[in-house]
Amino acid sequence: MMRPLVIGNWKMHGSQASVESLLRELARPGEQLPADVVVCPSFVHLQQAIGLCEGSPVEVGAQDCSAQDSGARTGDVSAAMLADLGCRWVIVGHSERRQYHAEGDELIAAKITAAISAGLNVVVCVGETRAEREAGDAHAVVAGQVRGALAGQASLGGIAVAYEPIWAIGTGLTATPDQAQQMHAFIRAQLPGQKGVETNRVPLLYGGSVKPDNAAALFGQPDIDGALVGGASLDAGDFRHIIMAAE
Ligand SMILES: O=C[C@H](O)COP(=O)(O)O
Repeated sequence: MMRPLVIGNWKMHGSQASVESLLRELARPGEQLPADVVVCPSFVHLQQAIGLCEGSPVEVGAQDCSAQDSGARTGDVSAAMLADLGCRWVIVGHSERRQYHAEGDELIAAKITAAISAGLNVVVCVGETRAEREAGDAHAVVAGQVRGALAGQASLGGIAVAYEPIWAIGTGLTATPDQAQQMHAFIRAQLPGQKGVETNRVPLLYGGSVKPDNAAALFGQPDIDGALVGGASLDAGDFRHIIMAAE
C-alpha cells in the first residue's frame, strides 16, 4: 500500500508569526506521522518554514514555479531556486493559477518538466467547475487536463495528481467519498502508461473542503491516496486531525 500524502496549501495567507506558531504545532522533531506531510506557504515564508521543519517529518513545498530555468522573468521563481532553498515539492496548475493567471495545460506541462528536472516532486491539480459538472462535462474536462499535463512527460516518477473540483474549493461543499472515488478511478485510468512507474503507484490526492470530519471517509476510498488541504491546513489542530485520519 502507498503511504498517504497530505499536503497543506496555505495560499496567500499568513505572516512570520502565524507560520511560526503553526509549525511549532505541526512539525515536531522526531515525531512519526501516519502520512507523508508537506506544507506549502507563500514564497516569502519558505525559508522560515524550512528552518522550522528541520528534524521533523514535515516537508516544505512551494505553490508554483516558473517554467523557465532562469532569465529575465521579473517576479518569477525558478524550480532550481526552490530546490536550492530546500523545498521538496511544488504545486503546479492549481485552479486559482488557471483562473487568475490564465495558466493553460501547455504552460503547466512545461512547469512540471522544469520542476522534475530541478529534482522537485510535483503535485499537479485538475478539476472541473460547477457549470462543467452540471453540463455533464466533468470527465472530459479532467481527462483533457490530465493528458495535457502529463502526456509529454518522460516519467511519472515524482508526480502526484490532485483532483480538486472547483465547486468544492473553499465553499464547504465536498465531493462525496463516492463522487471523489469515482473521479479518482477515472483519473487513474487516464494516466499515461509506460512512464517509469506503475499508474497505481501515482498518488492521487483529493482537494476541496477537506475537514477533520470528512477526511477519514475520503481516505477510506481505494483510489484516494491523500489530500490537498486549503483552509483546514491553516489551523494546526484541524490539520493534525486530517493527518491522523490517514492512519
Ligand atoms: O489547494 C487546496 C484547495 O484549493 C482546497 O482548498 P479548501 O480546502 O480551502 O477547499
